[in-house]
Amino acid sequence: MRMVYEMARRTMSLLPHWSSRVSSVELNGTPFYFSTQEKHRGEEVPRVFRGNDGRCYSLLVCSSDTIRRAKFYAELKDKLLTNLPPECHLSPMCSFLPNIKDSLLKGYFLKDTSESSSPTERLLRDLTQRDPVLVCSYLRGETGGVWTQHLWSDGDNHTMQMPKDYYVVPAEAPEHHPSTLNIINSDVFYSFEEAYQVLEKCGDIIPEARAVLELLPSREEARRKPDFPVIVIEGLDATGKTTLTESLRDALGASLLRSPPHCLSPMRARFDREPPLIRRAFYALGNYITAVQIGQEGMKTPVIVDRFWHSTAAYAIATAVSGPVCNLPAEGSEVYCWPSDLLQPSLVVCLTLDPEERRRRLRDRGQGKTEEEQELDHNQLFRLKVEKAYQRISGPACVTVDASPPADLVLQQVLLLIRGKCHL
Ligand SMILES: Nc1ncnc2c1ncn2[C@@H]1O[C@H](COP(=O)(O)OP(=O)(O)O)[C@@H](O)[C@H]1O
Ligand SMILES: Nc1ccn([C@H]2C[C@H](O)[C@@H](COP(=O)(O)OP(=O)(O)O)O2)c(=O)n1
Repeated sequence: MRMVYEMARRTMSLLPHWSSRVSSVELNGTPFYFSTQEKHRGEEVPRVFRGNDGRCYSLLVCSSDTIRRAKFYAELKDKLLTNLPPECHLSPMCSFLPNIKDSLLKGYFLKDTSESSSPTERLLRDLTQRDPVLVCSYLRGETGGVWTQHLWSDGDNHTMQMPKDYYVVPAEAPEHHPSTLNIINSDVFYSFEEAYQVLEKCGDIIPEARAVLELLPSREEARRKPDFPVIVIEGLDATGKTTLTESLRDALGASLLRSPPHCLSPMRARFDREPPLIRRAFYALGNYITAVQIGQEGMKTPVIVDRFWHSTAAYAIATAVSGPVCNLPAEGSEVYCWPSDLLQPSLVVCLTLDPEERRRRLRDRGQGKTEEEQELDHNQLFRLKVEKAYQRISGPACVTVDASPPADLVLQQVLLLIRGKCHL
């Protein structure tokens, strides 16, 4: 009974906006946009539905519980790939209110060309009964090749027409790419409190979350400005951050810190396996712990920091935004703003490196890489998005330094920047 109520509540909360929603299906990396309307005459059907496509379904993950939504979306693909007949083809899909923040629902579009619809429909019906997912099926009308969308109910073995069947019509690409709509407080957190709440809600399902919460400082401590300058070194893996930060420490008699701080190392691998909402909240909170350490060390000496909030925000944004670099939120977007309750460094230097030289250094170093760094290596687009996001972050903007010269020359150049900006 509770489940039926929950389904009804989820569905009803969508209905006022259902007909204003636009869906995007990504086929071979290219999005096709479509919406639905009650009346339709003579309009073309979108290409996604053309030809002998088989039976089509959409699955959208929706729950007001953000942790459940994030966890289930991460599980859904495996669940579908494991249980669907091999003739089923899955494509990433989303539904959104154009240019409206926080309106994105993510899921999959499913084409089934198997002979019998029964196994697939049985699985989808089970999902609607147990999991936070809305299923629609698409049917071709008898005349004119017009497609209708049917929103399923659960439990009654029928496709339910709720509130009516909708016709599928092509839609314009929105001004803001849908993957940018939910970044705030799902991928990037702009206050201690927002990130804290995510980990607090995870305490029951992830024991490591409780361990992180116990290490956290008070809100005020993370903003305290120290007497000495604070210099953050940023850049992709293998651009020379470790080499440079150690040389700067020696040259300036500075303290060297990093984010995430060492005390979070035992929990990091666990959070790297979690969906973005939880993973990014972990890294966000790491910055606040580092900020307190900066506040303490910075009363005695200058402080050099290996990665800080620029890394947290840039990697999160680049992962969240699908497609080409132009899909990133434009320069000046609030997405790039520095959290108001986090200490601002005196200078942020971002090391850049030609991709070929970076690959050479990674090879020479011969170390294992995180999955994300392997992805960076393979995925030029992702690397470009991280670098672009680095440049757009405001608060303390980052000064880009070419890291291809020998290490001692890079050191000299950064020392010049520090002396110019921080009067050391
Ligand atoms: N300026 C440089 N020129 C040539 N090699 C460098 C330079 N800086 C660092 N390296 C080498 O490149 C590799 C990656 O450097 P590292 O400092 O570990 O990068 P990061 O900390 O950014 O991952 C190391 O093997 C290091 O010795
Ligand atoms: N302050 C930080 C530091 C790292 N991160 C995230 C961003 C990426 O997912 C990884 C990159 O860290 P990684 O340990 O691979 O980088 P280095 O080896 O230190 O160059 O960690 C973060 O979100 N916030």
